[in-house]
Amino acid sequence: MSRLLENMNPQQQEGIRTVDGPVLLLAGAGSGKTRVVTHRIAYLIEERGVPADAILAVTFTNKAAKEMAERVDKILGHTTLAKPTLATFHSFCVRVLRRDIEALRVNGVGLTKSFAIYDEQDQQAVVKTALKRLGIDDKSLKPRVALGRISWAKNHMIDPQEYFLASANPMEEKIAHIFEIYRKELAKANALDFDDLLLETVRLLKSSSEVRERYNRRYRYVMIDEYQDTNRPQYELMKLLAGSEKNVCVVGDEDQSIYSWRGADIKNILDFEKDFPNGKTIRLEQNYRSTQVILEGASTVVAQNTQRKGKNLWTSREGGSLIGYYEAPDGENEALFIADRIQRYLREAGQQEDEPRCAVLYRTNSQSRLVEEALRRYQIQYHMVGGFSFYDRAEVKDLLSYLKLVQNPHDSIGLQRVVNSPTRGIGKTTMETLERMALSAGLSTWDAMARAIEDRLLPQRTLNALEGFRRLIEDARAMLGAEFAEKLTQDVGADAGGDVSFDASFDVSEFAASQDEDAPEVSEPAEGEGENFDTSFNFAFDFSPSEEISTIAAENARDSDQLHGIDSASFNPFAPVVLKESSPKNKTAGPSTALRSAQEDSPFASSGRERPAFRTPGGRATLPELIKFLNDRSGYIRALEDEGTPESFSRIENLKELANAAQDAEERGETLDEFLDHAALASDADQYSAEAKVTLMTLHAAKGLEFPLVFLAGMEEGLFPNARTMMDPSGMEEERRLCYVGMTRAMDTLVMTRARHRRRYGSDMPEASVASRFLEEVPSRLVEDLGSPPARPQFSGDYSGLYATPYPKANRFGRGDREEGERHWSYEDEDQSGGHGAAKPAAGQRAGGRSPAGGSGSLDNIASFFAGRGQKSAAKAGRPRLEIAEPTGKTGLQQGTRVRHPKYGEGTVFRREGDGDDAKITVQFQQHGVKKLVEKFAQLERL
Ligand SMILES: Nc1ncnc2c1ncn2[C@@H]1O[C@H](COP(=O)(O)OP(=O)(O)OP(=O)(O)O)[C@@H](O)[C@H]1O
Repeated sequence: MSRLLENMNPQQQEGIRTVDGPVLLLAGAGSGKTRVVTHRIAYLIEERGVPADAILAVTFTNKAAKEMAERVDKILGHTTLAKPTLATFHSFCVRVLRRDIEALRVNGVGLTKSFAIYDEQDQQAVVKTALKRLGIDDKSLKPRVALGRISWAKNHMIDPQEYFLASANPMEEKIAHIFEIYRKELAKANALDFDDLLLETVRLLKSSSEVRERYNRRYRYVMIDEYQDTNRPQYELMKLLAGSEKNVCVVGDEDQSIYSWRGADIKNILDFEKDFPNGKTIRLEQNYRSTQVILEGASTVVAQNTQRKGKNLWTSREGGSLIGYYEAPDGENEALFIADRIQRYLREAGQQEDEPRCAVLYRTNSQSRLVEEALRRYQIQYHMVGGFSFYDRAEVKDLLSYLKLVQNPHDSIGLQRVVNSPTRGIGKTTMETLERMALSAGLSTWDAMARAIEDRLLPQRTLNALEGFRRLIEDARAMLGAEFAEKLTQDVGADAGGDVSFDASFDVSEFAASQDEDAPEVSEPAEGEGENFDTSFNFAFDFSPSEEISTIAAENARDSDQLHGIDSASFNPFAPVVLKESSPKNKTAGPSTALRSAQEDSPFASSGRERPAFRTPGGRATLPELIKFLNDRSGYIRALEDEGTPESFSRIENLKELANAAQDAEERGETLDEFLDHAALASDADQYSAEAKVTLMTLHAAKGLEFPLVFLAGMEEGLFPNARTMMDPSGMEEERRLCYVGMTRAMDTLVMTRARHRRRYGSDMPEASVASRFLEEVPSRLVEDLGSPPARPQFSGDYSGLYATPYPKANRFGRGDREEGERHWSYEDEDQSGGHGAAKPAAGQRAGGRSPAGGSGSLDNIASFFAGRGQKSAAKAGRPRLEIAEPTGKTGLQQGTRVRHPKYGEGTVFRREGDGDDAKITVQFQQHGVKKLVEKFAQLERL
């Protein structure tokens, strides 16, 4: 038997060995599909002699692709030189299009290989332009909504015209118009959005048999992971890539299909047998990850769905600890409970010298805030996946926009973003004029700008500013081309009237004079320096072109290093550095200590030694050099330095980090295109780090991962399942699958939590919540209470209408009308028959499915079970209440304390009544007068 089949169960072996013809690997959660896919690739290479580069495996995230590549490499013992292609759909499509998109050009019209990739922000900017052009108020139609519809249409392969024909109301018609403008604008900008990457690849492979056949010849074995989450274009792509040999293996689990909102169609997996009548379906049903308790809990939940093929997942990990449940009075307490448990877990794992790993999973990103705060209070380090990514930061996006313009100057959105960032006197009016010109002449903004300059259509000051910007981009473009030397010589010739020995530095003074008032100041020569002290080229010598360039480059580099206080010894332009004095000081005080030391420290300055990292004279610039050039010549870093705030310094650090990323890319031999593609395709899920002990992420991001301990937080109706899906049965099924994905991430311990009251968007005060129906669907015998505090009695009193409903009228199932105090069952109640105290099983026994009064749910569920236990049993059994540190920042606000309320603003505490959870405080707000608040919920910040 092949070594690759060892330690595999018979189904896994079959999955690995069955390599010819279409195969569906229907793999339940934790059943080893990643293991099978990696071994299958190795099997093809080692046992079947298939060249590695004839294999294509498409995964869901870049991270998964990378990990798979590493695993395959490890299995094969790093013996193959050629590698299989392991990519996401999007990155694969980008590669295809960068190579072959021009095959779609007709009569010189169509996109070129240097197309830009538009992210969501860019897309929104285009939609806003379209709204403006159509005179639609962006309040009556939100750009995000329009974009959502456009994306929906694209994912269903509907074009603007079809959309228009199918539109049923004026709003849809408007969207069709927006869609058409959007499409044209992207075409003019030589840009594609994420959906286009797939669509254009499909179009390319369909329309060019030459290209398609080339890919079919190249990839003889194709594997598609997470097949349940493929959308229509991805499905078509799979079919096109499968070619006539159809050696295609799709891997997936219909119970983990969670991306319908991105157009994923669960039918793709459900209909596999119809699509490929000769295909073979192999089921992987042994789960190696979770304990029996967890697996059974999760399977019972997902069994409520109708849209599924059904699997009998089993595990040999019998028993296991019960699924924990904690019902917190509010979101803050829930978060503190989680932090408390994590602290305990980390401590215990430390004692046993285990490598602890746990995750807190939630439905939406915003839920992370409370958990983060709690973890900080407990001083527990955590890693958060999602949220604000590095590539979303304004300064990083700005610099990327500069780079995108270097790649493709027709990228109008990128141009608009940075044309006046930093301020260079190109105002809104100028841009509007250019936009109008571009629109009427059918030009990109870049071309409109060129025409305005050529025909001198704008005031001189503006033209100078535009010319400066254009030259910046052109010089940067030239740096990447072999014609760099040529361009410099030309420029020098042009600027200096053909006399290269003349100081032909880029004329900053003229440029500066042309600025609007808000334009940045340009550094004057530092006293005693005697030379231009700007970041422009400085040609003061008569050199042969190659020497000239290296000297220019070196001079330029040195000057700018000095200017930015960067120690250039190693000439890694963005290696971690300590920022020295800022430029304003340099300007007035002559060469500062920082400058002098930079000069003295620099081996280049002292020894005249060539800077090793700068390109061979006249050669192509490296990526970090390009970034450095743009940072300097654009004045971006200087503007941030001049700002001189901690925030601006942290932005500079981010720009350096981007240059570090560019350095890494350079070392991997990546081009500018590849570097930008990488930045564009980075996704939330890629941020996951297997080394982190505590990870916070959404349920969506957790797909494919596993952790010994998992918390599912916020198990409440409206939150999870999400309110948007309440009226939509298929949406509800998807939420349930998401719950299944979350539960099956747990290996040993699963804890589900909810808050009885939660603050919701748009309301000042926490609102009562209803337990998630998914809690009800977990058999109660599999659940144990982890010390949920009893529900608080209803309080009375006028708290200025701070609660819409002070305490819930509806019971926790959301279907009754009892007061909170009445709706709990006790153990005694459980043994009674009839009424709302219907018989309830003791923990560990299965009940016969009785319904609580006024409720439609089964009693055999967590929520009803703990509804009964919460108050009495905890008190009776003397269960210790969880010791959770009180949130310090929000207690003990005494008379006279200055506070800030998120809505009412600043004020002074006037009176405090009561203590603990029930403390009420009266605050005199500067703007809103006297308010009486429940301290615990008031979110008051001490000033
Ligand atoms: N034959 C096996 N013997 C022992 N352990 C196995 C075997 N197959 C898989 N495993 C282990 O089971 C766990 C789950 O495997 P894997 O991550 O490949 O599952 P998966 O099907 O991709 O899961 P999911 O779809 O839920 O993300 C891993 O820890 C893996 O090492």
